[in-house]
Amino acid sequence: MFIKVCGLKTPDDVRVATDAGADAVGFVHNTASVRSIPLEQVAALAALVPAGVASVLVVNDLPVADAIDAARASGVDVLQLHGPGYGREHVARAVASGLRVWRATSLADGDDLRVGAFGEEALLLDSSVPGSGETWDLSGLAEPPHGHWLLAGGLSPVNVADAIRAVRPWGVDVSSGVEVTRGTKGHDLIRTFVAAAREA
Ligand SMILES: O=C(O)c1ccccc1N[C@@H]1O[C@H](COP(=O)(O)O)[C@@H](O)[C@H]1O
Repeated sequence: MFIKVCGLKTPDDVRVATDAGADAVGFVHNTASVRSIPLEQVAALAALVPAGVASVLVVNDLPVADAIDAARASGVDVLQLHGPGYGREHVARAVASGLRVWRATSLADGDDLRVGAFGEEALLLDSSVPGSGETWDLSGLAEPPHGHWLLAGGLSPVNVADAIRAVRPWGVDVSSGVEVTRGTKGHDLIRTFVAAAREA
């Protein structure tokens, strides 16, 4: 199981998540989110990520040219694109720039759920309000995608194992569910989440 912990803001967050065994860590930039951090901070944190763990820049409807520039400038491994503003041509443009790109969508968006449909490396299936901690009805997923897709949306140490068993994703992604207060990661929660996802 591939595990991503998102919305990290401090060097300790990065150390705890990677020591716990996360396969990817995410940094939110240029959104209204409480987790949004400046690009310089993303770059400093991305530099702390050990080899073998993917650093991911998460943006929400930032113009795609700016998103590409931000990913390059911060030195992350992956660009994660959220928001209805990113259609096929935007994703394709980011991919053509040479970046590794993950496309985020939700069932409510009615998008193509085939991994790689727009050229992306992985698909992230989230609730309709990213970063909200809201769960969504997994039974609405008539046929889970195939290949590299991550389940997100309201996952937590308590529900992640059941969610994995329900739809058998390639990976899981968490943010709100490992926070002690909104926007502040709980380090024991991160450890517990990673262990629960690994064991599922
Ligand atoms: O975390 C945010 O604040 C955020 C803001 C804008 C776009 C995406 C965001 N986070 C992504 O949301 C999902 C799941 O979050 P949660 O666990 O439900 O809080 C995850 O993919 C984050 O990468």
